[in-house]
Amino acid sequence: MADIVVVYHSGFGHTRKVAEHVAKGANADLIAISETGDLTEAEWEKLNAAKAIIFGTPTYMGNVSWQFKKFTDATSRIWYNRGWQDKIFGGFTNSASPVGDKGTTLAALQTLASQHGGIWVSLGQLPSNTKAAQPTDPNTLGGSVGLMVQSPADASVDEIPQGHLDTAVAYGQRIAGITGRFSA
Ligand SMILES: Cc1cc2nc3c(=O)[nH]c(=O)nc-3n(C[C@H](O)[C@H](O)[C@H](O)COP(=O)(O)O)c2cc1C
Repeated sequence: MADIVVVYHSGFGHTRKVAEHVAKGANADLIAISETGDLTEAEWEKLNAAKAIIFGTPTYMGNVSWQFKKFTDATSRIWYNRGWQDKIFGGFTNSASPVGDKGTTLAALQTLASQHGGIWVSLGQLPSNTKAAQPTDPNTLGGSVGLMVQSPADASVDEIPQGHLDTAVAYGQRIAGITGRFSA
């Protein structure tokens, strides 16, 4: 079983693609929150056993999807028993607009990790924000709290900018590296 688990919701597949890239970088297992906002008992056990948990959700109406919020509230039993205390956490969101209130979503993910007494891993990448920046460059959205990805409203799952997916892989690698240092 992997030390790191990416738990995410995706309504239409775009956030799933991002989750796959974060997981590739982190060598993590993936858990998809169902369309009813639920996990299986085995999936909960996998999260409980992980050294690091990475949260992922699309931004819907300026915040996490309702399925992700249902998952969030379902962690309250674990919160009460301090089951995730001192785990490492990260998070990402994907939405249609370059801004699109993704920052509010990332703040919600960071707050969830903090409620659990976790150690939050920031994005840790400089922005590509000069006139010469290209969609293939890393972190063109200039995130810092966590990973931000833009899937333009008319973009298929296969049209997410490559730079955003490369940024996702690098964030996964960063979380894996930090998890390794804490586990040594
Ligand atoms: C109900 C709903 C609300 C949305 N709200 C936002 C929003 O607040 N900001 C934004 O930039 N995009 C918004 N979008 C666009 C989605 O974030 C975007 O299509 C995203 O890629 C969907 O990810 P998914 O395919 O994993 O569900 C919204 C889409 C839906 C369906």
